[in-house]
Amino acid sequence: MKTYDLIVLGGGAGGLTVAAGAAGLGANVALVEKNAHLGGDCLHYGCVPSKVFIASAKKVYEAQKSTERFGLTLTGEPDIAEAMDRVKAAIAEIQEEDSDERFKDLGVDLYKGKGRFINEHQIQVGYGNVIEGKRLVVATGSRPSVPPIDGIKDIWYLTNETVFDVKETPKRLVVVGGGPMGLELAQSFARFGAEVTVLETNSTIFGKEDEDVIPVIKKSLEQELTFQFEAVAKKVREEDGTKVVTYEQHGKEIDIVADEILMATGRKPNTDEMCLDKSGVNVDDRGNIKVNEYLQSSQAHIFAIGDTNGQYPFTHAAGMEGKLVVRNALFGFKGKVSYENVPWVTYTDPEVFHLGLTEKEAKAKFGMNIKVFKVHTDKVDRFIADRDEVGFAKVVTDSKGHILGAHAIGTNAGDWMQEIIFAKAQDHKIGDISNVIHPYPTHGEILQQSADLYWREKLFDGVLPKMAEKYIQWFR
Ligand SMILES: Cc1cc2nc3c(=O)[nH]c(=O)nc-3n(C[C@H](O)[C@H](O)[C@H](O)COP(=O)(O)OP(=O)(O)OC[C@H]3O[C@@H](n4cnc5c(N)ncnc54)[C@H](O)[C@@H]3O)c2cc1C
Ligand SMILES: NC(=O)c1ccc[n+]([C@@H]2O[C@H](COP(=O)([O-])OP(=O)(O)OC[C@H]3O[C@@H](n4cnc5c(N)ncnc54)[C@H](O)[C@@H]3O)[C@@H](O)[C@H]2O)c1
Repeated sequence: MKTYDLIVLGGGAGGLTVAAGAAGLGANVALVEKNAHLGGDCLHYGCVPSKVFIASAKKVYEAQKSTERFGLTLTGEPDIAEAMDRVKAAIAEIQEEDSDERFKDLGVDLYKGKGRFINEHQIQVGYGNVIEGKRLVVATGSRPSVPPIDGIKDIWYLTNETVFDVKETPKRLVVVGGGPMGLELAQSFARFGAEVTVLETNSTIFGKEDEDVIPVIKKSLEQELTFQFEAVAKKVREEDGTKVVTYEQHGKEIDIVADEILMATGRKPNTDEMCLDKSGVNVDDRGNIKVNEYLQSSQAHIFAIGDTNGQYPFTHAAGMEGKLVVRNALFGFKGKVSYENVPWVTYTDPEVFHLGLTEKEAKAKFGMNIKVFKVHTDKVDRFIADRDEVGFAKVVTDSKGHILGAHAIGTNAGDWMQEIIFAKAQDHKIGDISNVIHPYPTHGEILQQSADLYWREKLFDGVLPKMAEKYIQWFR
């Protein structure tokens, strides 16, 4: 039996980071992946395909909008099959970075097949090889969680694993679930010409966002999508070649007819098909592997990262956890995980950016002793030039200007808010951004203006202006 310093289960965002990092440091590493290709959900069924589809849909939408604006005529229908071909091409291109050869060249032993625990140190791959690891990392990701809706097993429906194979735009699409996946895809389908209804159990979308963000994004998406809030999908059936979804809303059962249904109702961790019980690793009631601050499971030599531990279900969080686990597993360091500076972006149009505490959370934690600096895009020249005047950036700080959170909505907000992530992670105060020279005119100036508000407040309130006035009088 081959033995390894480290066995990594799952070759996705988290697992690949660990395998590459550990092999690069000279460890003897095995990587077990059940799929034919490395890359995981993010590359094959998640971030990459969704962002390529979003980009195509945005081009279609902008073409339509600009013809309206400039009095031109656009003919023809957008071809969703073309967009999906582009999705496949982008996956193939990015796949090269995650190729088997690259990992073999790094010295990683690759095993293709489903990994299962035989005991706390040994893994069987498929029904073949058994390998042993001194330490192990579970990075097996998650899969769609479809609620027990009546009739769902008897009909064909889309999930993130099949949606990028559609060849025609469904005329009527029902999206069950108004989370990031549901909304990003719903808007893109609408831009390809589908009539889209989103059913959402909660009373709002973007419930985790800052309270100022929610009405703006809601209003924006309502221009392209129909929402049914406090609506729970209960039953589905096929009727005369169409699909009917019955949802319950305010005590009533309502039918909606669709040509396709997209289930976007969240995820469940891939922890139930690897005989975890034989490893002694504990999971919570949702199947997430329970980890401590060092990302160790109930078995100290078995670590869990990415979607399997249920903390922050994002590619960049899996990557961050992967880097930490390389150090903790290989060198026995006790590096603690921190999610304080993990941002996320929802790639609707406009995009929504989130970092740290919302204003409400900051008030709950620090009382009224916080400050808010908010600048709307219609006050920043580059946004005006681009006619992107719906949106804002908002920075929440403590009384001394330390950044507690930052939130934004606007076209490409995920890009023009990057500077604040750096500033917060490096413990800079908001005022420091004011001293950075931002080329004119750029979208990033919105953060400089937010920082300028901080200085304006400092200069015009408090003791500083009085001292300055005295100094100027003396200097005269
Ligand atoms: C539609 C959609 C869009 C998304 N967009 C974004 C986005 O824009 N930005 C973002 O940050 N996040 C996004 N995410 C989330 C992101 O995809 C996940 O958080 C990320 O992939 C988690 O990484 P991971 O390493 O935990 O799992 P994965 O990347 O899924 O990797 C897990 C790997 O383990 C393998 N595996 C499973 N079981 C076994 C087993 N028993 N043995 C061996 N191998 C196994 C799987 O085949 C897979 O390759 C999106 C998700 C979806 C569904
Ligand atoms: N931009 C990004 O980073 C991005 C984009 C897409 C997905 N993701 C990740 O992918 C994962 C999946 O996203 P998601 O949007 O599916 O999950 P989610 O859990 O965020 O949202 C699911 C939504 O479905 C609703 N829902 C559940 N059952 C329902 C029912 N029967 N009827 C009506 N509504 C119902 C829930 O209330 C919830 O709002 C998440 O972990 C997310 O972080 C990230």
